Amino acid sequence: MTNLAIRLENLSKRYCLDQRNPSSALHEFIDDIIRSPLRQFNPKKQVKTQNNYIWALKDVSFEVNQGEVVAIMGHNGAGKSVLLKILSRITKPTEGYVEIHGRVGSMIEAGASFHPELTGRENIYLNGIILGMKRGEINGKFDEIVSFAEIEAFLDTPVKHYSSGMKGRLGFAITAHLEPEILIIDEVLAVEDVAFQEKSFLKIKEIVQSGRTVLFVSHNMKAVAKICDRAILLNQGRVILQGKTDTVLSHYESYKTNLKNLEN
Ligand SMILES: Nc1ncnc2c1ncn2[C@@H]1O[C@H](COP(=O)(O)OP(=O)(O)OP(=O)(O)O)[C@@H](O)[C@H]1O
Repeated sequence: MTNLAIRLENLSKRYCLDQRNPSSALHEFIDDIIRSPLRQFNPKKQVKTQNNYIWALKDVSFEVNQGEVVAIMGHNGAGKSVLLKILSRITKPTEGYVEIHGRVGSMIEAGASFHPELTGRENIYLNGIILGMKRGEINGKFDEIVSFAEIEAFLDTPVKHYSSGMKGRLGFAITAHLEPEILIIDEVLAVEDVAFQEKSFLKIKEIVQSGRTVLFVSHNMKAVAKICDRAILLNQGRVILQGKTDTVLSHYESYKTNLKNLEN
């Protein structure tokens, strides 16, 4: 019996940048605006273009076993967020194969999975149901979610009136407590509030210790070293190294120094 959680084979994602081809540029734009309301497109991040296309990911292949905690690393624009979005089914790959065994919960875009007209309470149930949970299971976690998110007073207010911090806290609390089998975390989008960050990190550690599969994107090398068994390093959309966290981290440090030297 396999204990595979995720398998990617030659996964590629191409974005069209051609201003003279408004229909496909518009399609990508609408895709990102509707599905990823908080993403800000930064043209400076374009790393490799060919005929006005950019391959945000190119031929990415790797496997993650159940219970593994894997860091996805790489410089700005390496393709980390695009990879997490494909695994979270927010965007589709252009080419390649994705196999996922288990319910995926994503902490990649605060509030992306909320319905803005529904209240905090209703969104907790909505997200639980999307994750395949029964009402009774959600009831059992409900109070913990609300108190972790610190939104007691706003529980019956539509989420469209929440601040981005409140949405971030509630999104984290829901995904962390509703126990998806595979957890996808992009720490960059974590809530700015320092006290909440510390609380979230402790929760992430607890989740990791519970034996669930975690994909973790972070620029915080100490956090990566502390919680990840393995790391995958991306550069310009390609996997350039994968292996034990220590090995990849030391390679990444020297790679960053070389890059800085080139820039100076
Ligand atoms: N909707 C889009 N249209 C065009 N290009 C895009 C789009 N989304 C991402 N890209 C490009 O894909 C590449 C990978 O972007 P991605 O956001 O995955 O990088 P990242 O590794 O997460 O970077 P960071 O650490 O800065 O968040 C970048 O060059 C980016 O400009």
